[in-house]
Amino acid sequence: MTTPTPGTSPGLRPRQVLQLQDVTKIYGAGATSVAALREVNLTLDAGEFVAVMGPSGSGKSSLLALAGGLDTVTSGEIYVQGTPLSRLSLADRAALRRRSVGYVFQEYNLIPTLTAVENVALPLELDGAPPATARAQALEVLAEMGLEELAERFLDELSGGQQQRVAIARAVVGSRRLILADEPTGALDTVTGEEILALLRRRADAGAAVMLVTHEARHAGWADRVIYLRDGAVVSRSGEPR
Ligand SMILES: Nc1ncnc2c1ncn2[C@@H]1O[C@H](COP(=O)(O)OP(=O)(O)OP(=O)(O)O)[C@@H](O)[C@H]1O
Repeated sequence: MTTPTPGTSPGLRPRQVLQLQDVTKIYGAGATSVAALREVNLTLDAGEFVAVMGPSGSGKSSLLALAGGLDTVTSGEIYVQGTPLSRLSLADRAALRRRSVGYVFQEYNLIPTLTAVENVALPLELDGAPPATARAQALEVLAEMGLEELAERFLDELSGGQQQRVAIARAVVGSRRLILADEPTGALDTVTGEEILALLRRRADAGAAVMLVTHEARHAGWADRVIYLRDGAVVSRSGEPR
């Protein structure tokens, strides 16, 4: 048995990308406070695709926001690739997010004044990659998404489904190991929605850890495991143990 490196997850397995340890999130204080998550424990390995389901208000979006370092826990700890998020400065947390975490939101959050390839290359450039390298990597992932031909188009020249694929390309570009998707199929039609899920599945098969929030059982069918939340607690898990 090896001794864990100080500051890393105590039970870190080599393939472990995400670990939530007794995570509680309380919004507000006093009589109006809301417990969005209650002592949630969860691990996600490289190559795994987990779906998170549960009624409205059960804490799904909070779980994703915390896992992606967009918000901080009230108690407990979150480890991304062994790094405890609570011990990082704001700047280090932002850097870890850029390098390791791809986040697909319900709104695409793309920049309309940039082309598809510029949107996808942007996070790499923000992280200091030379523009030519960032562009080459962006083109590579756009090709993987079947969007090669549309790389030089501006966002408003693309359909909703194409824009969402660009958003996913931006989320997975570079060497990000954790992909977090919050209802990524939103208002897309069924066929386009299935394409998005197939893309996420392929990223998991290629070694990323993928966590998908969805209301649709059909979408959860693409996942290796399903976690159900109710009132901020994990009430059931399927597909375990691994
Ligand atoms: N910023 C916030 N301030 C206060 N309460 C919040 C905040 N964000 C979420 N909540 C509350 O936390 C609980 C969990 O919300 P969350 O958005 O995580 O649920 P959800 O399962 O994603 O819901 P939905 O499916 O409707 O998106 C809810 O009671 C919600 O009202």
